[in-house]
Amino acid sequence: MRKSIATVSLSGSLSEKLGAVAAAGFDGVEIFENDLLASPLGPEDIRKRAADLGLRIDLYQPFRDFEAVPEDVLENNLRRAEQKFSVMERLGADTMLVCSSVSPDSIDEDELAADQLRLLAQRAEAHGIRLAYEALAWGRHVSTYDHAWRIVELADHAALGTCLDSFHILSRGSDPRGIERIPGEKIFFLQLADAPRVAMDVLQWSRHYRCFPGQGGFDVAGLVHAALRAGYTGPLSLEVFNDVFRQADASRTAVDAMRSLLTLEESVGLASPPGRVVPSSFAFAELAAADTEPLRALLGALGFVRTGRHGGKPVELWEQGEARLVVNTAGASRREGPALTALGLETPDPGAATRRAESLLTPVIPRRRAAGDVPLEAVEAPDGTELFFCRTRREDHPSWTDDFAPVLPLEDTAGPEPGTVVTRIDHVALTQPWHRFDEASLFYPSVLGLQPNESLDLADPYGLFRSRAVANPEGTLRIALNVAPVPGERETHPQHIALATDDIVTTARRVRDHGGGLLPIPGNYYDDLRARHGLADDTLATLRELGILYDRDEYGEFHHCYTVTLGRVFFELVQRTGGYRGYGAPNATVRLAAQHTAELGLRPG
Ligand SMILES: O=C(O)c1ccc(O)c(O)c1
Ligand SMILES: [Mg+2]
Repeated sequence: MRKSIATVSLSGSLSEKLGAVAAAGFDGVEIFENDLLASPLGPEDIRKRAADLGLRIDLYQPFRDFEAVPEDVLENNLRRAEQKFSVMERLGADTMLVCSSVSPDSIDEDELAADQLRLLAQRAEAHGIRLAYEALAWGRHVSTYDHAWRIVELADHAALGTCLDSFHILSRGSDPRGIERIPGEKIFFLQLADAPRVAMDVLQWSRHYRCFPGQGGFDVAGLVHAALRAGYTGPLSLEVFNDVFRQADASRTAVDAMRSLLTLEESVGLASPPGRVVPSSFAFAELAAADTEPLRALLGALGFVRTGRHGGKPVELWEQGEARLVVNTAGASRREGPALTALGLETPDPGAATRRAESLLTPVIPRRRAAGDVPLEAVEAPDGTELFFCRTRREDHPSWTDDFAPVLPLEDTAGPEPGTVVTRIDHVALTQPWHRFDEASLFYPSVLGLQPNESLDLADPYGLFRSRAVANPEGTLRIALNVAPVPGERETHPQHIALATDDIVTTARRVRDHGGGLLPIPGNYYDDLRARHGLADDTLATLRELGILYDRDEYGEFHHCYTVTLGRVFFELVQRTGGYRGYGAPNATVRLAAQHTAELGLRPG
């Protein structure tokens, strides 16, 4: 279907918005009146710019506070409308959105609303213009789509139809199946937006927190399905009022928007991009480090053994069980210390995974590899992390590990005697730049087929941390997406790699005994834990000694502890028992505070 987006969804001038919309592949736009008013370009210039970019102006909006008013007000409202019609003729726009009145002048009388809208439709028709009447969720007398449709039906004019907006419908909890009873040709326009499920005033919710379908908690696809069943054939148009998108780069937002629509089309059976290729585990995590000594010491203490050195680059492979870490000293920042820069995702078909990512407008990373290297497919995640699609040591595919020549274990790190305690990478936590969080929470499900968890707000000593995990259905690949409280901190906020172990007490002791500092946890936490979970005294003493945190859900138990932070990364050790599904979220506040304390302790004074 045709794809459209409202200019209000993007930052910048109207001209910049049109450029971004066209570049992302949209067919049309809804021009928001404020964007036109603020533009130095006249309507004819805008019309030309849109035409040059191959964009149709699908809608002009909004016309407010028109219907169900006393005679004298009506006269003035019709005069206002005539002015809009003439602007629309100059723009070349043929559909105007009329939203339900919020004016105290309006009267709660459907007949009157229908009579006046019929009159407006007659005037519009004379200009070749159609009217799409939309119920605002906070409309004074008309606030539901079925009510707006009843009035349109009553008015019974060819130039008057309804506009459905998924936000207004789903925010009020209306049943979208009723849409199927509206004749498709009377649905003049379909606006799509998602939103996080929060309890707040609906107007504030709509004007500040809308997001693209797939980024919030609404069943937008179900609503689109109902509109299609009704016979709707117009554009799918995104209309998103969002404080973050208003500040973000318009081109980037437009691509995010297009990814949302492409995914939505797929989910309602309107398009079939290359199928999802869901990763099964982490092949590796890559750390960039200029000064490798502290990192090597920590990896040694964690039980990792250096097993390989890259043939052509200053890159080492460290392994333990199925956990693999790649340490890259090329181009790393000495000032910031080690950082997590790439993830290898074990995937059944790397080529197919790349094709899907590309079809959903994900940047594919050009191969910067030497001639003899094993080919590797990689794409860029919203936060800039490189994602490599891998087949590790399988018969059917070259393995990235073949680029590494075996080496003797380092003699200069006092690592523990070999013996696996870490079995695999349990999850990776990626701190997202604040303006990429929504994009990321759509990217991982739509491109990689990972399932999103609920979004959580966690208290940090200096703000709130938003966190949302995505995982494959088996729970063998998990990524926690966090957004740091302070925007400026995004460059420095640490990421972390969580390592799974079957015996966290032995592992933590070994780390500590080999000098790989563990994060100290305050005694108050353990006093509270005793009361909350009724753990035995000796168990509690062990947890306290090693700084191990504890959580429990309906499926099982979770023990976890943290290393100190090196540069921009730290490690977590986790032990899941009995199918525990979470990430220890109730402990996040204590962990974040402990990290702040540890950081202060390092500062002089
Ligand atoms: O917030 C508003 O006023 C507003 C205006 C036009 C729309 O289409 C809409 O959904 C909301
Ligand atoms: Mg709307």
